Amino acid sequence: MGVYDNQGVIVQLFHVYKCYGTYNALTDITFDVADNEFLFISGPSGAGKTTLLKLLYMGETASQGNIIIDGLNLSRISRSRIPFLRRKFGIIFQDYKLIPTKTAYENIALVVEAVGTRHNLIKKKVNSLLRTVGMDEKSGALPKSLSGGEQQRIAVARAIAGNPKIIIADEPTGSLDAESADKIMSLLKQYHSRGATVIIATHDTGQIRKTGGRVIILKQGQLEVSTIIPKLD
Ligand SMILES: Nc1ncnc2c1ncn2[C@@H]1O[C@H](COP(=O)(O)OP(=O)(O)OP(=O)(O)O)[C@@H](O)[C@H]1O
Repeated sequence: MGVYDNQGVIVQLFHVYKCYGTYNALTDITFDVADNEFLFISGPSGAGKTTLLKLLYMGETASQGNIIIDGLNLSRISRSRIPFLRRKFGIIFQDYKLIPTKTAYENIALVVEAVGTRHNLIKKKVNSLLRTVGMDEKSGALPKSLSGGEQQRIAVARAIAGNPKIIIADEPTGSLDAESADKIMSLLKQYHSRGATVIIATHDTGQIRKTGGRVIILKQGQLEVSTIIPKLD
């Protein structure tokens, strides 16, 4: 089954390559992510950030190399264990990906139900998530009647609804104004302070500086730099 124990490390990549046909989207990527780290992945458009995130939750599979997530080696994982792997992740996208025909409440409830919450506790849990992201007054709204920042707050609530160990966010603030972006970052930091690992792909160097922490910079599919950015005072 390929279960590894490497204390304090939740994500490991060893010499990972990803090719789309003959195009090398990622070349020889090796790095670890510590349990409870707050990590940024940055780099120019086309550098491979989204591809890298997708490899972690098996949205794509690596062409070569090994990826170990919380002890599971993805190159040896059986199909039946993929849902188990995916439950470790909460995923947030730039374009929210809410179900358009379902209300804010229902979008979150779907995940709360899917993780096996007892029927009589579902409403309480969804309402608590709505309060956490400051959206309790809009619980009955459909996504199209919410602003981008509000939709993203629902997407954050949905991502954390299953208490995942790892949050992956792909340009979560890319289409938001500065105030909404700050709210989303503060929700991610709040969830991080509860013990989760947070991995964010972003171009937004302003947000990286405000938060500080480790940044991995990709360039043309290669890991150019892994560096610590001090938090702006
Ligand atoms: N499914 C695919 N098939 C073929 N090529 C792909 C596919 N997905 C991504 N690519 C290519 O791989 C490269 C990396 O794409 P990726 O989306 O990972 O970059 P990115 O750093 O996230 O870019 P952006 O910041 O613009 O979102 C790009 O050249 C892209 O065109």
